[in-house]
Amino acid sequence: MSNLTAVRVHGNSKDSPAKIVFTGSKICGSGRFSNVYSTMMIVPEEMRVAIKNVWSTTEDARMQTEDCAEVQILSKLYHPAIANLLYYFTRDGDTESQKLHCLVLDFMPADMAKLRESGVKFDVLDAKVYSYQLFSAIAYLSSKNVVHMDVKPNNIVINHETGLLKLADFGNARRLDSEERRGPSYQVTRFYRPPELLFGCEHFTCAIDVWSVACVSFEFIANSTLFKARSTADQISLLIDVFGYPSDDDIKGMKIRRPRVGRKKARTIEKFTSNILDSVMYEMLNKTLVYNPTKRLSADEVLALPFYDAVRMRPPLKRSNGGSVPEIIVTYLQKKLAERLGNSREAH
Ligand SMILES: Nc1ncnc2c1ncn2[C@@H]1O[C@H](COP(=O)(O)OP(=O)(O)OP(=O)(O)O)[C@@H](O)[C@H]1O
Repeated sequence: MSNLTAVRVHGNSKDSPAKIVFTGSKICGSGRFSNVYSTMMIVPEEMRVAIKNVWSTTEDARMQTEDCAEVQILSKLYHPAIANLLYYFTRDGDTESQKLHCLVLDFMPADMAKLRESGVKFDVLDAKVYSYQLFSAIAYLSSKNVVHMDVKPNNIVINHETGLLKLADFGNARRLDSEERRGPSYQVTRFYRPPELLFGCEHFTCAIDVWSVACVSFEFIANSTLFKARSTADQISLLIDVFGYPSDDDIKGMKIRRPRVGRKKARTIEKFTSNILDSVMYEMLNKTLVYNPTKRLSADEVLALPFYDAVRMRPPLKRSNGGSVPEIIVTYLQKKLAERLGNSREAH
């Protein structure tokens, strides 16, 4: 049993650090600078949580946990489709100078990559339910001017029994102070990296997450990776093969120099994927997988597409495991509707 002192996030800002007690812990994932454990928190509240232990590097050995970029970003966010930060605390690491920054997060039993590796195949309804939650997570992020920058199957945690999903790993996330911001263009794991970043754009917007979520949505539907190339150059060739050479308008919208690659006629996403999907799915992909970020649908607009009609059905449809489409989605829709009605009332 571990007995520590932690800061509660989203509580009263004057809350002083409180006693936090966990019992039993099992590693459930790891990254370059972290280990993630599943554990039972018993004080101050009883719930299963994930603890992400991020070890400090020599350069940031003196940094306080509250100043870590991931803690800074997550403490201002709260959404049902996000692995929310609940508490944080600091622990000693293996060496005297090393510290562990510990993030207590909402827990989910598996990530999408592990589910796929274990042989789980998502049916069309589940694919829509998961894709919907991902788009609602990034719609929320964009309303907060935050871009996740690394949407990929390992960073999507799921409870496949309930059909609930949460976007995790905000280690690369950024706040866009003005509408756009300079940054290195090699961010976002290659298969899910949008064209503007592949072509070297340094002024990106929240539209980059839309591209990544569209790629992951295809993966939920088709159970295979959409754009899978071995290098950045191959990834670019693949996109040119599917979408053709970008037009002058696209180049302007992506804020890039004219790419020095061979010109090709677009093969179309339908031909590239051997026409395996139905028309509403292609409509979603064709409106999100667009070179020009200013012409890509926003996450909020994607949520209104007919592709998600099945997710909006009342009473909620039954999933193949006998459970219903999660109520949380319906709640989110009602909230959105109330917001829209509120806005239109203000406008009149
Ligand atoms: N909230 C959570 N609930 C359950 N499992 C989680 C949770 N957060 C992370 N994991 C698991 O831990 C793994 C690593 O977590 P995360 O991606 O946050 O670490 P990271 O150090 O930032 O990784 P990377 O070096 O790949 O960026 C995830 O792939 C996932 O399997």
